[in-house]
Amino acid sequence: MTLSNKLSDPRLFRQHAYIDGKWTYSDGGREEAVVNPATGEVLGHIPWLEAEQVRGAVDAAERAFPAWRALRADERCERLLAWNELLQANREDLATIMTLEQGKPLPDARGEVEYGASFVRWFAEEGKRTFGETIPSHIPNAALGTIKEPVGIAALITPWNFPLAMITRKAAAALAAGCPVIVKPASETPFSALALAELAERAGIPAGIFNVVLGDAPEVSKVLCAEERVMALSFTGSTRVGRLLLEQCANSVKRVSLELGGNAPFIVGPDVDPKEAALAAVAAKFQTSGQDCLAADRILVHESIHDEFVECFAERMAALTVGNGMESEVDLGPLIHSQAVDKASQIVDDAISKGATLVAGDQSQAPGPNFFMPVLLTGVTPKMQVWRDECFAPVAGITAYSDDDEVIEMANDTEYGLAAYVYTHDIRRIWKLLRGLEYGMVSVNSVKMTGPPIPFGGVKQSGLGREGGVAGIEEYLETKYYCLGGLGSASGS
Ligand SMILES: NC(=O)c1ccc[n+]([C@@H]2O[C@H](COP(=O)([O-])OP(=O)(O)OC[C@H]3O[C@@H](n4cnc5c(N)ncnc54)[C@H](O)[C@@H]3O)[C@@H](O)[C@H]2O)c1
Ligand SMILES: N[C@@H](CC=O)C(=O)O
Repeated sequence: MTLSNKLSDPRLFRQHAYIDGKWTYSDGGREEAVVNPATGEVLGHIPWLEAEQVRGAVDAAERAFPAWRALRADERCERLLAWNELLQANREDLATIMTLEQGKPLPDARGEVEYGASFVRWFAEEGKRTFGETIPSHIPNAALGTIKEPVGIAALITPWNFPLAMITRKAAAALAAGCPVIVKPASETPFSALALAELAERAGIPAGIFNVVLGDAPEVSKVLCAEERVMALSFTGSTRVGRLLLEQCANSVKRVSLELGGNAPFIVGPDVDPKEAALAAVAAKFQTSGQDCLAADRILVHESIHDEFVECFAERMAALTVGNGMESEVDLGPLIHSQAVDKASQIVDDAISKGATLVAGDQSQAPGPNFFMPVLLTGVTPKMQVWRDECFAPVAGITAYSDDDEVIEMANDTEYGLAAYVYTHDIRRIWKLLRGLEYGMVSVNSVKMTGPPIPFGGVKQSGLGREGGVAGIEEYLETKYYCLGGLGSASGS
């Protein structure tokens, strides 16, 4: 059974790039297979575009830009709201595509479709609030102020772990601001991006405004980064690739936004119920099989409740079901590919060789080659890879600590600074940790922290800029200052 047969609307399954409102094949005839990570089945093929075709997407965006920016904000809002409605109406098909190409359980995929649509709704409205300022004049007979204008063509490069929401969080902000976009999705998960393009077209987003290019990632990114007509680059992915792209954008001096890796500490204070905190930590660690930038990578537990916490964590972890995300009752799908499985094994071996204790995690139970059974390690120390690297696998590492100053130092002992979790009810401890943690986002007594109204983003090597919230649209706006001189007494004050 092919992917399109599993959809109510088979036209949502596209195997071409989308440029200037046209479904486009590779001029060079190159193509790549896209594989279901749970089964190894080939789901379809995508074209590997030539550099000239990627430049063609820039040409199309350049042509379409003047008419799109000239629309009133409320007119762009209408198109975005129509896109949102189509995302919601096609939720089941979009979730099916996502589970098949990414592997996450179907209920999680449905949740991501809703999460992705929520950014479209949010930015549809935010586009109407891109206010400039009136500046009290220091120049005689003049009126001063600012106007917000779209920055121009934006290139959006996105990862495979959230194949839909990482696109809409960027694209909706850019489109609302009046910018055309060129999306380069991860090659592992292109079909969600192409379904988004199909629905954008149906929503009345004009040709050339929403483009999807596909191909060899370094080749395509080089073209987009070097292009002087591309004014902004927004990237979500690993810190390693983020650094490369930042360098590549230097020559054309682009606006660069980077949403990079995380290595979140999950801090458990001495005053909380260990069972409650353990349930929260399991939820924060294992979403998307641990392949989440917000995954609780280093679980730091006060020594007074450490043993009880470990016992509750292990019990909850044992109840997780690993399997094909299309099957019901599955909590953890596969990892994205076999290299991810190899890396997870290596991280576990490294920890054990350096003195960690393997409490649970028997890989002989894995239901297929890309699956990795959840692992619990205790006695994790900063020497270990599981502490230093962004793990991106269902491997939980627990470390005991003795006081607040020590745990702040431990939590900050990483190059990353995306998100941190704190579990405690002591208000003085909450404030101390909130201020002491070098992270862009700190969530206290809640696993859920994201959503459209919040400024999502990290400090240190977790990124530059913010997505979502009031700040998200600013990444796609320029501030134009004006001085209207010679106004005489009409200038006012
Ligand atoms: N901060 C956030 O909001 C956030 C959200 C989701 C994922 N992430 C991060 O994304 C990473 C996982 O995603 P991934 O494995 O797809 O990341 P990745 O960096 O390997 O790939 C991201 C994108 O860059 C492209 N790419 C890969 N190599 C490239 C190269 N040499 N030159 C140019 N482009 C290249 C990929 O095709 C993909 O489109 C993790 O580090 C995770 O933390 C961060
Ligand atoms: N869970 C994150 C994506 C990170 O991988 C989000 O909510 O944006």
